[in-house]
Amino acid sequence: MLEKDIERILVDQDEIIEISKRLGKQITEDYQNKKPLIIGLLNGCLPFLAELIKHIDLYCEYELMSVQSYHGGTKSVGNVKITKDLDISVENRHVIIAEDIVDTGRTINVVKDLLLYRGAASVEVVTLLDKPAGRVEPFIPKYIGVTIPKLFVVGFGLDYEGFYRNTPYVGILKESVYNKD
Ligand SMILES: O=P(O)(O)OC[C@H]1O[C@H](OP(=O)(O)OP(=O)(O)O)[C@H](O)[C@@H]1O
Ligand SMILES: Nc1nc2[nH]cnc2c(=O)[nH]1
Repeated sequence: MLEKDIERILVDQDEIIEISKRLGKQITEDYQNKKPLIIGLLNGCLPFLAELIKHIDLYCEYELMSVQSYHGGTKSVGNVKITKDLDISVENRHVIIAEDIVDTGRTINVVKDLLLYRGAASVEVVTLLDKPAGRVEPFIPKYIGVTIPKLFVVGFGLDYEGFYRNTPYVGILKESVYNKD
């Protein structure tokens, strides 16, 4: 049903699983003898976080934070607000922030700075999608699933007006979807 609104699939379900395996293996190797704390940024991170952690073979924990950037429809336009904070301390923890997408870089910069300020021993970022052409602030995630062009994408956690987060792939919407009331 939802697929009728999709113009093109950019990353399909099998690719997402392969990406998650690769990133999970890399994280497992890089964090040997550490017990990283993975922090997922709601709401978009959930499908990716759920897939990724299956492939991390370490004593690790995960926690969730909710961060909202203000959007003008399909554009990220500004401020970042923490709408659900962590319940635990990050002091001396090796933190990995899990994101569905890094676009302007605003969200990730705010969260990374906050966690370092709170005393995290290290903070790295794993993102399913990286959109470097969207940056308004410099940021290079350590673990990147796929680099995508400057397009508004939906699916696998990413929404348009709250919908499409539940598709098992990442795609681009048909123009007609934006023209609906
Ligand atoms: O690099 P940026 O331009 O800051 O954009 C990236 C952020 O935008 C989206 O979150 P959003 O604020 O839309 O919240 P959501 O996860 O609930 O969809 C996405 O999940 C990232 O967290
Ligand atoms: N759904 C969605 N949210 C975003 N937030 C920042 N970039 C994007 C994007 O391309 N799609």
